[in-house]
Amino acid sequence: MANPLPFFVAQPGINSSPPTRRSLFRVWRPQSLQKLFRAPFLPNASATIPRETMVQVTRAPGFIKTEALVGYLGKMDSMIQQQLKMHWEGKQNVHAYELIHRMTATLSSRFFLGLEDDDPRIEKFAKLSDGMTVGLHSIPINLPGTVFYHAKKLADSLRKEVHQLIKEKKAAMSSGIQMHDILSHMILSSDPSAGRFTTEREVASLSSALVVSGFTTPATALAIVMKYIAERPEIYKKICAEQEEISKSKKSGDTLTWEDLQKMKYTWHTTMEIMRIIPPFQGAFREALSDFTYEGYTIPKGWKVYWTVTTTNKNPECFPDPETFDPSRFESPPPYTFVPFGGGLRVCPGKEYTRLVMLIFLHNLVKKFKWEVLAPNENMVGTVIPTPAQGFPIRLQPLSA
Ligand code: HEM
Repeated sequence: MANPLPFFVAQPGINSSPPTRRSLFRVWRPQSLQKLFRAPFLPNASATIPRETMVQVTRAPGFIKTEALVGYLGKMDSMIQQQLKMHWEGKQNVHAYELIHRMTATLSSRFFLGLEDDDPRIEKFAKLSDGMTVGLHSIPINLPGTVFYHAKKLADSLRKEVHQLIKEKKAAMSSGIQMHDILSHMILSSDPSAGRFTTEREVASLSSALVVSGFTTPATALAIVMKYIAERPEIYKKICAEQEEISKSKKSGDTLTWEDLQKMKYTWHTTMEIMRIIPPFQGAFREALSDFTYEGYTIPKGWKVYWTVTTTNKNPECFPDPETFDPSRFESPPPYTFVPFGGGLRVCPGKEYTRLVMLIFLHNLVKKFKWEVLAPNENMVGTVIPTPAQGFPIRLQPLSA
């Protein structure tokens, strides 16, 4: 028998395997993430809880419905235009990551938490979530001085802040004020499958998860996409052409519609292809449901398996010549071959929201600017969601209207 591995990094294709292989894995959350937020935030799947129930009790995605996104789209477009006006226009050299992050934080705060754009809590949440992200894949040693300890403290502060916000919202709602953000929906919604209401603490934990994921990952993804496009003028031109067609079909002052987004095929395929080659999120954990052997290594039941996005996304059997940029690959990628957002039961619930943010931002950006990357060899730092080490400095070149 081959030596068991204490920690297993999935090889190419592991996520593209047929259901038999997938059924070996029990859905499992990263241990550190779980401890940072403690149960009930995304607890271990338990054999005693039927799957469907578990999905309802523990998952965030169900409530990010397409209707909610369609309803938010126009607002998102205006907010992005406003952000570009306030923080990008009239500037020449900027640290783009900081500006993108400010924008994604503002958008998420409005959509998920119902905060106004100038609410000082947005910056506080952003700082807490950034610090926490660093600890997501750290070794869970809870001693002062460790990355995990620090991240856990930040997670506690974030949850406390969100808890306070929940109390404020509850008070406002009980005095008859209508609220339409995701957090308010969570506060109001019950969990019939569990036969009980979701507790305030559970809502605070889930909302904290949305803050952490919604602020940072789309910002990293957009920075990567902007860099990639800036360095390849032929891609930039094609995106501009597609976006210009959409702009031409609209009256001045009109915001983007759901139909407009469906026309952004080249822009979205390009974005997906860039995320395939340079994924903004590195991977996640699963737990082996039974002993199995892979490539001569035995993975015992109960061990944690870390699957990586890059190895799956660059499997040459699914993506021939995997390092080559080819957005035409995305006419219909087979399931579980393209996994920047994960896959299966725990697929990222923010995927569709992210598509909106990225497309609307790119639409407005290429209408206004060309940009030049000032630090072409800049490193990405961090583990699970890396960020540009120097803040992605660029030179903006405004386009005449
Ligand atoms: C470019 C943007 C994003 C990328 C690349 C990304 C990627 C991922 C990946 C790879 C996973 C793990 C899936 C798995 O375990 O199979 C995940 C989970 C998750 N993401 Fe995202 N994400 C993004 C944006 C967002 C946004 C905007 C939100 C806010 C709603 C979000 C919320 C979550 C949550 C709550 C989970 C845990 C889901 C669960 O375990 O049930 N993500 N994401």
